[in-house]
Amino acid sequence: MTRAISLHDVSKVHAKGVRAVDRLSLDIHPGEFLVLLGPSGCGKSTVLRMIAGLEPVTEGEVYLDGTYANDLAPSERDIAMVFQNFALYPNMTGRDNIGFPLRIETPGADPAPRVDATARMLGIEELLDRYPGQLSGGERQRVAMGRAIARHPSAFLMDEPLSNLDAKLRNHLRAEISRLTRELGVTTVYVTHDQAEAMSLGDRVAVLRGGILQQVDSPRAVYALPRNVFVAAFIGTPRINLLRGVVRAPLDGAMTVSLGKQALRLPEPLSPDHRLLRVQQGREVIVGLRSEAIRIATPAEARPEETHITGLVEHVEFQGHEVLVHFNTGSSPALVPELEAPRPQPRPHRRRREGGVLGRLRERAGSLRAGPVVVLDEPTGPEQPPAPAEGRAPGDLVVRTTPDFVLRYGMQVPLLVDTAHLFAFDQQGERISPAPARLPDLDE
Ligand SMILES: Nc1ncnc2c1ncn2[C@@H]1O[C@H](COP(=O)(O)OP(=O)(O)OP(=O)(O)O)[C@@H](O)[C@H]1O
Repeated sequence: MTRAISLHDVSKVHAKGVRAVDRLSLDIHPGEFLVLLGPSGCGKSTVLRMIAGLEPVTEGEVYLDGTYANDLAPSERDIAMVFQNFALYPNMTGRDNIGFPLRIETPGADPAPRVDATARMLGIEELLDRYPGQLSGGERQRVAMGRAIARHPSAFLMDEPLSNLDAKLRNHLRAEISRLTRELGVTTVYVTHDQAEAMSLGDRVAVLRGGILQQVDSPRAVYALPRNVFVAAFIGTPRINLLRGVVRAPLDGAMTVSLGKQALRLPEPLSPDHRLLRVQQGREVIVGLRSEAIRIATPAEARPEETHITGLVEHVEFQGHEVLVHFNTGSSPALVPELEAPRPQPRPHRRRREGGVLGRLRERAGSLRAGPVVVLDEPTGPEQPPAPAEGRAPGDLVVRTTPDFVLRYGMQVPLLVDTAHLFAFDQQGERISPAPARLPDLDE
């Protein structure tokens, strides 16, 4: 029996008022593989531990198959947990580690048949008589998985089970976990900070930031329609390009999004999504462009939905099958505070308290755990050319291309931007365009 797990407005407040999880509501369907994704400290493990009953819920309710479960002991929940550090008993063989919970659950029953069946399923028969100290990391995690599976629980909770393994093994075990959980059809909640892992495993991905659920959706939807700039920036490699723009919508001319020294001209007739931007006339927005929305080509090669800009090559990352080119287009990047590398010290002339809305937003960004997704960096006027921050990639626009382009530092290159794949977010970081569901045609 696999189970439904529901969280209703669940919060966890630790001693000294640390709010690790804030009013989280989530319905996990029976048999679903749900991934909790977010940066370190966003409350993922706390959510898992509350579902397992290892951590009391401060506010809100947990339901298992519709039954109120806040007060159930972990052993009454019929849920198995797999931890990052494997948590095997060092003085027990693989066989005993897998069989131990079975002995506890059903004293007197012989666990051997279930242990053997599980070992066959995982292909770990030859590991059963070894102690954890005699196993590699990947083998230990397989035994730990075996221990969870052998119990035939109604749900699995996995807390970064692959993060202690090297990349190759991680990929291998990821596929194995996916196969096993699908075969068993058991509800699984899987915690990770690795977006690639989340995207490849999850039926749905729940993105957390500062204890607050940002979005829960299929991997395809969180990538294609991120609710806000945080989700857009957290999902996808290379990171989405986020640039500060200003919408210009003159009554008698083409609508553009000004990006500092250049502008993106929105093709006419305007698409329904671009029409939504008209009301932002004169306002600052955050433009999101994934690297695949930009290509190196001349204006003459532009398709109807493409618009032309140029970029100065600042850095070329050769990756074998592809090349990531970092361009300087003279625009200012917008920042997602939690996702940036450490920032450089402010330059002396910026030390004074920053005034205005921008300054206040930035200050709040530094102190807020989960307010609006504040993304604005200081404006960089012509007298302040954008300087790459320490730890951040140079340039303001990363474009993915094939290795056959030979590009060198300092080259000025024509770029075509696919405006059909342009995201726009408001100053709080909420997505404005594309609209969540297509709105009625505004001209109709
Ligand atoms: N016992 C505690 N007392 C006070 N604060 C705590 C306690 N346990 C966790 N926290 C805080 O709660 C927040 C969420 O922690 P949690 O371990 O759930 O995050 P996480 O997203 O799983 O992080 P990671 O990926 O680093 O494991 C963090 O800010 C953490 O410091």
